[in-house]
Amino acid sequence: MADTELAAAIKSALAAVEIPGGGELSGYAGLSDIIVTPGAVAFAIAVAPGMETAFGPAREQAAAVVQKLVGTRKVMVSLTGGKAPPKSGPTFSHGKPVPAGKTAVPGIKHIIAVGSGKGGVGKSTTAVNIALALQAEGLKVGILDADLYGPSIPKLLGLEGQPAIRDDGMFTPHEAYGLKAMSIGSMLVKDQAVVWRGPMATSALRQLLRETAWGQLDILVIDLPPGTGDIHISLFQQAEVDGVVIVSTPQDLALIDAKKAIDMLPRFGVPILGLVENMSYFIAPDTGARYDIFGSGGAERAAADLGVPFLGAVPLVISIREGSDAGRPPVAVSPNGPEAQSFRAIAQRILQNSPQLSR
Ligand SMILES: Nc1ncnc2c1ncn2[C@@H]1O[C@H](COP(=O)(O)OP(=O)(O)OP(=O)(O)O)[C@@H](O)[C@H]1O
Repeated sequence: MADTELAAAIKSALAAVEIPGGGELSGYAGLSDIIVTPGAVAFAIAVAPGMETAFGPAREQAAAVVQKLVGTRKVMVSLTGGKAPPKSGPTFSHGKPVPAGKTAVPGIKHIIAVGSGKGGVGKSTTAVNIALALQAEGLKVGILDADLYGPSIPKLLGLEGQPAIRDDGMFTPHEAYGLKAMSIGSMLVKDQAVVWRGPMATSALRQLLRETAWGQLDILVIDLPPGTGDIHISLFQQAEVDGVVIVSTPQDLALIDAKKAIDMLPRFGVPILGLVENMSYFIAPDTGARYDIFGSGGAERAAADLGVPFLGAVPLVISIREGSDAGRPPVAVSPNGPEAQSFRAIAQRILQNSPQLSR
């Protein structure tokens, strides 16, 4: 079933869920869009302040009804309660409440997460090069690959082998181009990602974050999986994330997905640092001429519409793909080259907009 058909089927099924005060959920004005990703289905129910407890049973019933329709996809139903603090927090797809309370990760001053609405938009490439560009600004930086379903940081940084484990049980992170790096890929046996759902995924994230000897870092960049899922909820609930960078390609569809990824952040009190448009335009390798192959300015307009900062555009250049595939990211191997410049400008804009990240 196509995602749009599935979303429509879910909406119809929600007609069976009664809500407090009479009526049913599918016709309720506070029901958000239904977000369908390859691995998850998420929606929110906005309720008047103080009504969260009354809506609890409706939320549970909605989650159960939807779970029957969507098989193994994770179902996330959130109640958003106006300005009053929600009394019942988000739950993981397996139904357990997310433990409350964010705690600092020892040695790490700031965390920036990099996400995207959908896969394949260049999120990991952007995360690695932004991390290197932040380092070029004089900061101590690490990178954590939390993209369970497509861990690509090892390839992008040319990492080999498993991280060492110290006597006290802490991982010793890899080091590449001055970055401390850990990847959830190191903890997966090939093709095993599919069984790493729900609690296993979130406990792997917790371990990688808190049981790695990062040393002293100014900024840890976390490469999130595409879309929205348990890893996102787990991270946003357990750690103080300074902000999220969303990567999108200029095509409308990717931007719609990016908007959905952005929409989830306020629910977790996580700020959005801004939008990056990747594969924005094509630079011909022979003439250097620029072609706006998807039309130009889509992400910048989307950022303006959403009221979030536009952080910059990265061209579609063969050398970015070749360098990335060979474990030679442009910002590390030719920091003054034209490919690196776009990532460095983005990092500089992030620091200008959020000067606390440099402290
Ligand atoms: N600006 C660019 N120019 C050329 N190729 C690019 C660019 N950005 C990314 N790529 C290439 O596109 C492919 C996907 O990039 P990447 O793995 O970073 O995407 P992703 O969004 O993290 O994907 P996934 O969802 O699979 O993790 C890679 O082969 C990468 O080298």
